[in-house]
Amino acid sequence: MSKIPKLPTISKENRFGQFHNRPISRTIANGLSDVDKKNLITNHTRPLRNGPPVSAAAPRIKRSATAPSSTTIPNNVTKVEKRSTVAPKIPPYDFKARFNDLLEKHKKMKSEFTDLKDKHLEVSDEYEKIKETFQSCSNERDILKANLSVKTLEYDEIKVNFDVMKTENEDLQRKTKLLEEVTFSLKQKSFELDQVQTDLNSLRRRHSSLQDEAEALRVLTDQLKKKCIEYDKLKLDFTEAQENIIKYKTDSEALQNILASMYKEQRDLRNAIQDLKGNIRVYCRIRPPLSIEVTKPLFNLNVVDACSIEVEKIELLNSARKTKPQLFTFDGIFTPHASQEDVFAEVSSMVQSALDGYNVCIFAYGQTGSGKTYTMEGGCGTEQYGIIPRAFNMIFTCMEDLKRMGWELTIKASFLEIYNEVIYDLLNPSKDQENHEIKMVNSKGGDVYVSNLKEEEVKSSHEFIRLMIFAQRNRQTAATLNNERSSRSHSVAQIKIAAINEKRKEKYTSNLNLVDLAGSESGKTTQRMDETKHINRSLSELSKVILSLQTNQMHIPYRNSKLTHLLMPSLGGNSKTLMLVNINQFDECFSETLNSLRFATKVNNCRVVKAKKNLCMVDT
Ligand SMILES: Nc1ncnc2c1ncn2[C@@H]1O[C@H](COP(=O)(O)OP(=O)(O)OP(=O)(O)O)[C@@H](O)[C@H]1O
Repeated sequence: MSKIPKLPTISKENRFGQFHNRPISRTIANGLSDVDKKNLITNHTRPLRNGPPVSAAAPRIKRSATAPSSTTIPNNVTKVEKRSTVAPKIPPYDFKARFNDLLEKHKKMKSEFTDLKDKHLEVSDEYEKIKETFQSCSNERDILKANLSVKTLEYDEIKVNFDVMKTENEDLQRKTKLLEEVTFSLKQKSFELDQVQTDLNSLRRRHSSLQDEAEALRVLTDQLKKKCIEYDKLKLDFTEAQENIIKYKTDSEALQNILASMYKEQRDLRNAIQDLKGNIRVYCRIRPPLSIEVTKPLFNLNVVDACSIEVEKIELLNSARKTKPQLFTFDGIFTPHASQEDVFAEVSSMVQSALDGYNVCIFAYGQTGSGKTYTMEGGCGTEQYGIIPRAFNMIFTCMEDLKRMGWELTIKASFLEIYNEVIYDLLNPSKDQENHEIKMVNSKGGDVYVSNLKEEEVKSSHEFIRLMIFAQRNRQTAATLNNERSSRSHSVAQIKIAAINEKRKEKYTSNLNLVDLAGSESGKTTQRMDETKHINRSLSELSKVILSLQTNQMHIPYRNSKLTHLLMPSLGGNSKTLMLVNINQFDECFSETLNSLRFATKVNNCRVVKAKKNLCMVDT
């Protein structure tokens, strides 16, 4: 759009004033008209009558000067007017002066007119210019007008468009609002959907776990159904079994009575056989040479039969071979090949006697290293178990059978050692032991006990083995402190059996003494005289007791040694004794072997009176 030049602001009156001024200027330029001249004269003459002419002339000039305020009047005109106001007063009669003055004024007015004419020209030029400008402005205005109409049209179009767009915008705004509402509601729905999805997932999981549970329940139900069928079957069986049990119970009671009487008969028969065999029985066990002893020379040992051996040492006398075989007969011979089981098979009847209520003593006799400890305690492993652990196993096995027949058994065990006629408790590991004395259980005599001796109740063979190992260790510790003590002491394992049958109102007690005697070497062959003296004394006292029993002496010297005193209840009338004489076959041991065999023969020849069972009635 072309810029319209700013026109000078000319008021209407001014412009018209200028146009009106023009004829005045021309009049002035052409000199004063007659009328003017007349007016001028009139005016100048009037003050002559009514007042000074100056004051009359002045307002006229002033009137022309006080034309409309917006009319542009040249400055010099005002100056002239000012000067005229201060002009000296001319007397009315001085026409010449007045004429001159008028001339002067005319001159001035003429020059003013000329100025005004110039000004008019200037203004005319300016007017022309303005006119031109006006024209160009008009043109421009026309163009602008045309543009304006175009723009107006455009504007109208735009306005229409704007209205359309406004409507559209409003529509859009409405739609946007609607859309926002929809979006918000969609977001809410989406959130709800997420929640629903989460719920659905958890429900799915729950559903699958429920399905699993249902499956498991189904399986369980199937199983339950099967079990119900089985249960019904079992119930029938149970009723049948209950009826059978009642029947069997009656039968069992009858059978138990038969069994008890049979057991009694069997026991009596067993004891009758034992009585026939003798209440003191002697067996001989020949120890096999160990792998390190195979080169050692052996004397002749001939096993004649199951109960007899012949021993002979070949001696060369004056280059002549002199032999003197000696025969020994016992209740049985265990050759070097006999196992621990073979030995116990013979010994077990004695253990059975202890279970039947008899006092029993089993002891191993023989020189050092002949196999006494091996026979009584045994080696490692169940196969190597000796008489003591096997006896205990048997007791616990039989306990079950006895239980079935109404017998309740209490088993107590103690382990002791007699060294140099002093008793040591092998279940007490302390070195400073209390004094142990052998005392009578009651005034009636018969049974004895050792004071301050630890006695453990044993409930299983396993417990007994643990105790036995503990005792063995204590014996070994003592042996380490006192060189070879174990060989020079008697070791006794005491088992006390107390049985009660509440039903039959019967009870009994019995002692089973299992003794590993000290080595029986004679004084000639040992350096340790003190020990040997004690051993030999106790062994000879044992021999004396057995001989006294053999000859039915009134007085049996039990109290002469700790060993015989301790074994008193197990040696003699009311008891059964089994002796195992252990021998070596080595040439160097021949004389000691002969001694052992002779002692064993002495014992074997001893036949004591019939043993008596410790049975009595329970006090009601
Ligand atoms: N029947 C046997 N079979 C195999 N080895 C045996 C037999 N008897 C004994 N022995 C072994 O011979 C050795 C000596 O036996 P053991 O210690 O039992 O003799 P002991 O008479 O008890 O001696 P001590 O009087 O010194 O105690 C041991 O090593 C033992 O294992």
